[in-house]
Amino acid sequence: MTPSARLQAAIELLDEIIIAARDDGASADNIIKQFFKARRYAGSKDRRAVRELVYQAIRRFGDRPASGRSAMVGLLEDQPELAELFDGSGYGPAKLGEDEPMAEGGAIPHWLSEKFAEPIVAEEREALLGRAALDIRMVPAKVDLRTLRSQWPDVEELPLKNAYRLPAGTRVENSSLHNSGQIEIQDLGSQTIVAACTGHEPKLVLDLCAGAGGKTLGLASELSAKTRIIAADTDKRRLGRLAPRQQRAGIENIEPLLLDPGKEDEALAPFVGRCDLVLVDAPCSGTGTWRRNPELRWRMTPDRLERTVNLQTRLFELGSRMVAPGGRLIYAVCSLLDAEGAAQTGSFLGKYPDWQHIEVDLPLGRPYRKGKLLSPYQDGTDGFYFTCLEKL
Ligand SMILES: C[S@@+](CC[C@H](N)C(=O)[O-])C[C@H]1O[C@@H](n2cnc3c(N)ncnc32)[C@H](O)[C@@H]1O
Repeated sequence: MTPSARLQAAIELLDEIIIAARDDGASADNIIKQFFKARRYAGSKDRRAVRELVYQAIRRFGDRPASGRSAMVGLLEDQPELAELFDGSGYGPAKLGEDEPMAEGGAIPHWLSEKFAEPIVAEEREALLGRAALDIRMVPAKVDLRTLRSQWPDVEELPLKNAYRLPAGTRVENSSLHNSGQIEIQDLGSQTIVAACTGHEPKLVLDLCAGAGGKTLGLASELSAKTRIIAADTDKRRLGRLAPRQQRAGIENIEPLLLDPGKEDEALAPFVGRCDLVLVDAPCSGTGTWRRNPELRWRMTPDRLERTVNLQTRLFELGSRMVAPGGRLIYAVCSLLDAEGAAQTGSFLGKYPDWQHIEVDLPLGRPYRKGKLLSPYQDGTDGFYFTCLEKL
């Protein structure tokens, strides 16, 4: 492909990605995959170059651009050399006109900029779109640091027990250590949330939004093998991915529980008031994961955010009903928006005086309004808000 044809391909892809983001359709990665499946003539260098252009545009603009072409025209401000590729050649984009519509604005969606937690100031926001690290969790019962080092000499120790960082691009997923459950890929932030759950010795644990079990597995490897851990979620496909991971890790004390959305109470009835620990790792806007999913900025709208916040409030309360007196509730979101984090805790504690906030002692995170914040800038993690509450 010529450089102009690559640019045109990026424009067409962005058009599709913009529509999918608006309509809650396929992810950018999937759209790119499908696009090249149908264009076998594109070589690996073409694919890399087109993908790079697409992601430069996605990272550059926080607000969803009107079209792929306007996104690329907007990119000219940072990369004026791209202008000559608008050459009107056979496979290239049409020549630039006088008043070309052009995507504008910064990397943070304008409607979200007032909604961040107070400490998330300018440099913090910039770091939200930096490059994410590759973190792993070591399973100490199965492997030690010496073995990790023999496989990856550059492995870096992180300030949390069993957490390590590998150079970006390290092939972890197909490694024998990964395949045999000796390590799991998990962001340091997620590992910190798990650490926040392990201060006492619970006998019955409910992970209410377990997904594919990233944090559930972390909990199981930290807690006694006698702890009964219920991994609940409404998403059958995600929850289904837990079993093979659990098997690989040789963990037997996790029980999956599929919930019916809106009727979660039914399946959870046996656990009301009985759990020593409930983790509510709630669905959220994902503002803390923009480093990995910058396209989430094009998907979130005020309406969608409001629906998400309402669901979080409901899950916070649902989770709390499962906790036994003296038990703990950890509420977490991978978001740095107040409405999803501190404000949820504030209104919960305002409504339920039989709960109190507990400070957890952790090597990462800064205290923030009855909870803690983790951020890419300060902690080198994905962005999270979490809180630990105790039922009196
Ligand atoms: C942030 S993700 C959880 C990630 C997971 N804990 C991990 O560590 O990999 C939020 C999860 O909440 C689930 N969820 C959404 N609505 C739910 C509901 N009503 N009840 C329980 N889980 C729900 C989603 O399916 C999703 O898996």
